[in-house]
Amino acid sequence: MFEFLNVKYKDVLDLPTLNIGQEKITTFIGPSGSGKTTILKMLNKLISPTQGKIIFKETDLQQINSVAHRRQVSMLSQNPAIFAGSIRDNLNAGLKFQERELPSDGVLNHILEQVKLNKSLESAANTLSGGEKQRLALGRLLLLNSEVYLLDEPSSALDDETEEIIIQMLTDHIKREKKTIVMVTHSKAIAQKYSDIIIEISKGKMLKSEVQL
Ligand SMILES: Nc1ncnc2c1ncn2[C@@H]1O[C@H](COP(=O)(O)OP(=O)(O)OP(=O)(O)O)[C@@H](O)[C@H]1O
Repeated sequence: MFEFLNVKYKDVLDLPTLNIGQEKITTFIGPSGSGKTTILKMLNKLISPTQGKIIFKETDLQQINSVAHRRQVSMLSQNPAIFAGSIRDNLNAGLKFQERELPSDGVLNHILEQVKLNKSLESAANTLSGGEKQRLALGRLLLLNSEVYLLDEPSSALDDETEEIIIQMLTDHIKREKKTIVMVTHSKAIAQKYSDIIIEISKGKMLKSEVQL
């Protein structure tokens, strides 16, 4: 789905070849500062390679309009923005931005259940805990129903039990809906349990790529 051709980003990344498969869960692991987030940002067209190119479904990403691209490929950053206002406002924010129809409360409540957020749609979002905010942001992402989800440490603010539940829910959803996930995690256990492919990055280079059976 994504193909890297001699990609460099400043002196941060140097990836001669890298392929990310459609309908797969691809996970990047590696030490802090190794370039994992930079890869996700390139996939989301927030930044572009300083050398080489990235092909997305047979088209050079440079030729694709950024806004159109982000309708197909959405990203959950490490510290997602939660806006002042209600949980409903926050869930709808991404759809509003994309000028799409807003879902019914039934749909919104179903999403809250999926991300295990037991709150009313009217509750103020800024009083949520860090982990709750992360789950709210995940709900907002799922509502976008895009083809590819880029997840930067999606469970970093969650306790182990919630982490497991959320990742399980996400991976089930992705398999059922035939989506693609590209994820960054510090947890080798999570990577091994849920990924189809694990790519190890060190100092901006690919150390190894392992297919999980
Ligand atoms: N725009 C930029 N220009 C120059 N250097 C950058 C830029 N963005 C990031 N870097 C540097 O690139 C390196 C990789 O950053 P990146 O955020 O991709 O790491 P990471 O592997 O995601 O780390 P962590 O696990 O800590 O989130 C860091 O040393 C960072 O300071």
